[in-house]
Amino acid sequence: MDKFDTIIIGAGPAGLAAAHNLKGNGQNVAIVENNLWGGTCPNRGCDPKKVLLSGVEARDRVAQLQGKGFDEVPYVNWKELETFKETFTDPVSKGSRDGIVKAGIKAIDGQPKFISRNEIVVNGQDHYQADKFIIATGQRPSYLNIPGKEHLLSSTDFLSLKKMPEDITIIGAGYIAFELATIANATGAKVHIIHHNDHPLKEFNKDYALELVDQLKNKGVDFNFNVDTQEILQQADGQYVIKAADFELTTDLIIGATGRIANTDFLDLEKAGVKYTRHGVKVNSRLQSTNENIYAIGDVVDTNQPKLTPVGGFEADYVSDILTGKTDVDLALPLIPTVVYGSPKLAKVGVQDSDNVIDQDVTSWFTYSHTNDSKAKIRIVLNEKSEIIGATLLSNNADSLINLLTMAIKRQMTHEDVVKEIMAYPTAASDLEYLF
Ligand SMILES: Cc1cc2nc3c(=O)[nH]c(=O)nc-3n(C[C@H](O)[C@H](O)[C@H](O)COP(=O)(O)OP(=O)(O)OC[C@H]3O[C@@H](n4cnc5c(N)ncnc54)[C@H](O)[C@@H]3O)c2cc1C
Ligand SMILES: NC(=O)c1ccc[n+]([C@@H]2O[C@H](COP(=O)([O-])OP(=O)(O)OC[C@H]3O[C@@H](n4cnc5c(N)ncnc54)[C@H](O)[C@@H]3O)[C@@H](O)[C@H]2O)c1
Repeated sequence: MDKFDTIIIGAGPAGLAAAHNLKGNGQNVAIVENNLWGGTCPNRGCDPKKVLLSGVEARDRVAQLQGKGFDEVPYVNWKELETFKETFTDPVSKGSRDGIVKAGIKAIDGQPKFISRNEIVVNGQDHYQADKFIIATGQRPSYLNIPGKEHLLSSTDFLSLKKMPEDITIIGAGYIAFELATIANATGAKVHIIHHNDHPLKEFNKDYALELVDQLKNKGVDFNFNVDTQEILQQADGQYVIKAADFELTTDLIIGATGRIANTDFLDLEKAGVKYTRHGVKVNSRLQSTNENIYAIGDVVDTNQPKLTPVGGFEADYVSDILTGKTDVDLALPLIPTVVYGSPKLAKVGVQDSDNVIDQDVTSWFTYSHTNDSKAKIRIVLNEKSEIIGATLLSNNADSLINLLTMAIKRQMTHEDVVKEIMAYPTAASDLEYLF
């Protein structure tokens, strides 16, 4: 039987980062993966979505300038865009696994199960022991438990659609719903969103979330709030009927985007003394599970932190430092900016409310008017010392500006500090000094 210092289960961004870190610090490391190496983000998450969105952004940019130098709104060729996307996704799994092998880390393919507190068996036959384990198995889509749930497709299915249907419905109104709706809408589909309450993107400022709803409505997306889906039926012609109280909708394809569930099952964690819920592995402030030799990182951890790629990477670095004796303090995550990659984009970071808030519609400012953007809004939250402590942004460049504001918050910058900086002009960053 092979024995290792550390075995990592799950080769997504979090697991791979931990494996490379630990190996780089002289450990004897193995990593087990039961599906595509590289995990959700580069295979069926952030990266393929961003490639598809690049087509949307290009199209929208031209659409905004119709009659201002451009005559026609370009048609997005879904098949070609998908093929372009595959040039990014296809090499990921082999490339990630090859990188592991090249680094001298043992790559194990298959389904691991714990058989004791320090031993796993993979595919029911190969036994491996380790002093420490790191669980990094991520999450998968969770589906509504309703009659007809077998007709629901996931974000993974959407990102690989061979053909964009004429009419598509997304159930849910979180990150995934808005991003996929933006892509489908720009590629010519009639898009419906069905949401069980009237608060989409609930972690965001409600006015800003509803402004994004209005922007998508203006582009033709149909929002149905306070509709609690009860049943899905398939008709003889192949179309689906979505049913709720006093509600019925016929559509070509349905995506379930009502959240994700942790991949804690299939591992026989009970045999290792690791407690978990449907939200993930229970951990202490050092990401240690109820078995002190087993840690958990990334999306599979049961915490309230946003489940995002850079968070998993940060946790991988932290646990690697713990396991190599470089730190023994509790995990302290820095500020975490998040972005909904819509058109426009919605971003937030830090504290969302105080007595001192600047909230401006900046659509008419040069930065946004020279590209004829449909809406741009900035909301900056300040503390009693006028230091920036949070922000919400809605604009086409919200993703870049939110990172700059994250640095400003970290440096406890005030308006006066911002004015003292020279930023490249004219940009969203150089606008900041005029905001206060
Ligand atoms: C559509 C979509 C878009 C997203 N967009 C963004 C974005 O723009 N920005 C962002 O920061 N985040 C985004 N995310 C979230 C991001 O993908 C995750 O936060 C990130 O991938 C988490 O990394 P991880 O390593 O914890 O888990 P994962 O990437 O999920 O990797 C876990 C790995 O473990 C493997 N595994 C699971 N069970 C087992 C098992 N029993 N045995 C062995 N291996 C197993 C899986 O196959 C997988 O390879 C998006 C997610 C989705 C679904
Ligand atoms: N840009 C990004 O960073 C990005 C993009 C996509 C996904 N992600 C990650 O993936 C996670 C999962 O995304 P998600 O959109 O599936 O989850 P989410 O938690 O963001 O949204 C789920 C939505 O489904 C709704 N919902 C729940 N039950 C419902 C029902 N019965 N009917 C209708 N709606 C219902 C919820 O109210 C919520 O709005 C995110 O939380 C995030 O961590 C991040």
